[in-house]
Amino acid sequence: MTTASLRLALVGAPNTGKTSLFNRLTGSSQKVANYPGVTVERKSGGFVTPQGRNVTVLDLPGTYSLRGRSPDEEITRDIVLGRFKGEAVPDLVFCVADATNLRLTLRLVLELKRIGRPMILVLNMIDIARRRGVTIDLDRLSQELGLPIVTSVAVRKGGVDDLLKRTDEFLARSRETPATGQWTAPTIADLKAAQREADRIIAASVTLPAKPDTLTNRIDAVVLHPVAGLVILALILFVMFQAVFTWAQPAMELLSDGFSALGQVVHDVLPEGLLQSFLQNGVISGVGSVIVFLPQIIIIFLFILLLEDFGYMARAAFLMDRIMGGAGLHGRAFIPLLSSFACAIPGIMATRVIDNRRDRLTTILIAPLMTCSARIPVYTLIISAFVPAKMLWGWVNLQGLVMFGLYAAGITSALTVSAVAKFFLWRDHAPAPFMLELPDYKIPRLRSIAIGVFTRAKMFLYRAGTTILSMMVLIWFLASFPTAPAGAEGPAINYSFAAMIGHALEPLLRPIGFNWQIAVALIPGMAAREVAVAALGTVYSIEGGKEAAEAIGQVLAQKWTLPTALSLLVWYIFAPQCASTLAVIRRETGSAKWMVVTFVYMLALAYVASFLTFNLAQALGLH
Ligand SMILES: Nc1nc2c(ncn2[C@@H]2O[C@H](COP(=O)(O)OP(=O)(O)OP(=O)(O)O)[C@@H](O)[C@H]2O)c(=O)[nH]1
Ligand SMILES: [Mg+2]
Repeated sequence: MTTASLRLALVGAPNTGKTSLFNRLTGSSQKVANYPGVTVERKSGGFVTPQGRNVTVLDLPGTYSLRGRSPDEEITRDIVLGRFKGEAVPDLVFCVADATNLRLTLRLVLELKRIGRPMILVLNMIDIARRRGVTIDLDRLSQELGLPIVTSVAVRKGGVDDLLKRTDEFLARSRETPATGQWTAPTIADLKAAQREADRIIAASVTLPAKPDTLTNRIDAVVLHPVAGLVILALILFVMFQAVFTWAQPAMELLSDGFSALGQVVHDVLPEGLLQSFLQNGVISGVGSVIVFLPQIIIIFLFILLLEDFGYMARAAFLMDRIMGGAGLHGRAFIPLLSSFACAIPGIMATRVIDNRRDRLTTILIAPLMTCSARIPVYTLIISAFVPAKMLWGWVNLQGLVMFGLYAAGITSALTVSAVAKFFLWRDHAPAPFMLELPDYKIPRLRSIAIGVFTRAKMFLYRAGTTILSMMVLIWFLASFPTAPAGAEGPAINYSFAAMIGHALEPLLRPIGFNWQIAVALIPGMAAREVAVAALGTVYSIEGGKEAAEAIGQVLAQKWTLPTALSLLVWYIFAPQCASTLAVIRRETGSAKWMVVTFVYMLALAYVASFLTFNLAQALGLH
């Protein structure tokens, strides 16, 4: 047994199960989904083999070749070649292949062999291959390639035991570390030759079933239909937002009542004073007002994760390609934009799969316009306060419909901005043709969905407990000090720092219908959008004094006019209210310029759109 950790790299074509294998080996829960291009950065973890060897394992972005066409593929190439800064060349490579689709991986195997690192070919998803009746002559394949081969089922408990055993045997046998061969980027002719060789090897060692599996084709005939397909996509999204409102309601009410009760207990138990106000108005009402949205977050992610694991998302990308192409977007922009529904940060990172820099930049610029989950609390709060919970035609939840509209507005404006950017910045540039492998449909795995939902819920609660809590402490402080002078009239908050800041900003925001309380909520809202909800909760509950035990929604319904509420909704579609997103844009584009461009254009859009909304609503006599 050696003490130095063995360095193992997981390499393979996209969507072959590398991350599933990584999670199985190390017990991590990195994101897994049934479409190519999920992993876009290097992740490391560790495990110990049955014989007690320490292994450091790297999960890498999938790639079809070592040419390194896009930023994610470059990472994989550099790690394998030992060129990645601060990362030693791997001692062992697991080349992970999808056993039902060996063609593309075998070509990569041939490329990898030229580098000369010790390598094991892992035939993953052997469960599906067996079920379909694909037979692989492992001895023959191993002989042809000159490599040890092990089968695995990365998503099943015990599915990698054999792999672990064989790894130990392999390591016991191979002592010397072979020198890394010289590597030159393969030409197209090299790749073609490698593909011919791969096809020859497959013909010699793989037997396909007499009756191929046609389920995927049968579903695709409907789902990819140019008209029916789009209708189905719209329907899925529509049902999702209906569910967000109708299913989440009971759980949200329960949570909301729970936090009110808790606040009341604190109020009754503690003597009146600073501590009581801090706990009740700062901590419980602030953080509680955000946590209430947990059920909605869970439902949205449940839908997204189910669709991802089923294999539908790549189809949605395919369907949207025409529409996106019209707006000057590359087809590969779809998945990054879709990830931005969760949060723009992973979305912007996922643009690494786009090889052309201009296409990638356009996608990064518009990703923050997609409705991220941090907007859900803000939208829901305002919708619940101002849109009646009515059913239209007996079956459409009006609040869900408005939410759907807000998402649609985000998407439409993203497409418009992209079209405008293309027109002004790079008119001469046509996006490259879009190629995306459509994965076979898979029954979603309950375990991985559960882990996915749990991870998201944990992240949401973690944010509530850290960023949001600390912002709430700050806001409570600003709203409570300085205290009102003796004999002062009106609520004490009017004399606080918060009121001073709010009043200073008010003239700027009055034209778009915002009062000083909203101004106070917007600035800390830069730390995380949900903070705005919590901040409004705290500001109004401090202002309201003892009797402000009412839910924040009811308070808003009394204090704001409808034009103000609409204007704030519109503001949140566009405003660059997230400092972390701006930081990631800077990191991924490598310059502050694009960060500033994003901030300025979003702010301008937000202001103009809110101004128009507010004034139009007033002109229409809404109140
Ligand atoms: N049935 C079955 N499904 C698997 C197996 N391994 C992975 N999957 C599924 O295959 C899909 C892709 O898995 P990932 O682990 O995300 O693949 P990846 O190679 O990391 O993909 P990229 O990061 O995009 O390159 C997921 O839906 C997994 O649940 C397996 O052995 N059997
Ligand atoms: Mg992966």
